[in-house]
Amino acid sequence: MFKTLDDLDPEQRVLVRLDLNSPVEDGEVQDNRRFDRHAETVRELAEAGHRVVLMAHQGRPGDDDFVSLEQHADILASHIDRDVGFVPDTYGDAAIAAIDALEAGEVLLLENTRMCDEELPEEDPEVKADTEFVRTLAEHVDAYVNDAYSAAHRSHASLVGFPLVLPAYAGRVMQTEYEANSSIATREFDGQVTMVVGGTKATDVIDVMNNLGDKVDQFLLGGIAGELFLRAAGNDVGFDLEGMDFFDDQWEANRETIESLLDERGDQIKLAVDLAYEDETDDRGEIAVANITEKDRAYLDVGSMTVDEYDPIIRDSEAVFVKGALGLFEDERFAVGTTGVLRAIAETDCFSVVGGGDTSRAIEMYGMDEDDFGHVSIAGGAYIRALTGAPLAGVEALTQD
Ligand SMILES: Nc1ncnc2c1ncn2[C@@H]1O[C@H](COP(=O)(O)OP(=O)(O)O)[C@@H](O)[C@H]1O
Ligand SMILES: O=C(OP(=O)(O)O)[C@H](O)COP(=O)(O)O
Repeated sequence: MFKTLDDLDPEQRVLVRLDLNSPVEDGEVQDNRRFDRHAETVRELAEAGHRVVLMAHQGRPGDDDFVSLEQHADILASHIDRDVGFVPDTYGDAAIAAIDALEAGEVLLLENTRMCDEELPEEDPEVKADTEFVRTLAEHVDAYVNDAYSAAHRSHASLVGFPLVLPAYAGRVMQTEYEANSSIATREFDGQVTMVVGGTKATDVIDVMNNLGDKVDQFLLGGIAGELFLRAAGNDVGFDLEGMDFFDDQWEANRETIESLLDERGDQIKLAVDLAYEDETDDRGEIAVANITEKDRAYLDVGSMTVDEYDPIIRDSEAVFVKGALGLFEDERFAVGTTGVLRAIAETDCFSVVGGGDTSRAIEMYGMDEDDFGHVSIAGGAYIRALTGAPLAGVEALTQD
């Protein structure tokens, strides 16, 4: 496996890749859990007396959230209780001068890696390692640390190039995320393993079932994906109504796969028995799936009877993994399913991993304590790749000799 900070020689000049990619509202970068998590790695390195050079990206070129990292430096500083210098340059003379001037324990953040032309195109690590960006920075540091698990599915220069030319280590976030998110595939659990799957994308759910079907005892379904499974089981739900494009395209593309999964793994797959909708007075209404006879309404959550069915399954589990929300939890009326399963997990001492950029946000939004969960991932795309057995270029680059 990869080397960690425990293996790092003392007094190094360390180049560290973080993932500080954050929501930006009206030009203001929003503080979020990524800062809090990466602070642990940065603090540990600075306190150990290393010279710490940080790299990260923000947004994609052309998008509104493609902004400088200047604000990120201040937010990170507030999480580590020490200054974080910032230089508006990725690897030019100003960046090199700032790196060379660092004293032991000092922290410097370089400009958004995606402002460097060589960062972005997805290319092989060998190609990335041979860019001017990587070669130049590598000459001015002793070691490379990748802490950006949530960006590790990208084969970008700052993620896959440096491990080929510098001694490379996993930061604390990389280490924790990798271990927890891979555990469903790699660990043996004594008791029942349950996976809560929902969200908007049927292919995520299908890929997870195909990859982990032999490891998971029960899949508890909800969300848009769950409705498509209900449709495959012969119910009048999971259809696009006027102005919607959630369902029909996904249905065309995945119908056969969903039907055969229900055939082959029906015993493992639990579907909602009731669903929630917005009634005439804008309140939450619920209806049993068996009583739905018309395709006339949008369903925005699983119902309370479904939560009552899922709850004891979770409480009887040795390990529970969550991918995707069971409803439109951002609207409090339709958070019953998602918060119901999360509360059941929090109240038991099972091993648990909650992931998916959106789903894990529900924990904070509804005042639950992250410490009641085994691991709450800060990754979206990388988490689903871990669950579906897809490689992570950044992890592979870190693990090669
Ligand atoms: N029935 C539903 N109708 C509309 N949106 C839903 C429904 N169920 C779940 N969602 C939405 O799915 C989103 C999460 O989907 P997804 O991106 O697949 O998961 P994640 O972000 O957790 O990886 C949530 O923001 C939630 O609002
Ligand atoms: O936020 C990220 O991924 P996520 O949206 O899957 O959580 C990463 O920073 C990767 O960003 P990208 O999808 O622009 O490459």
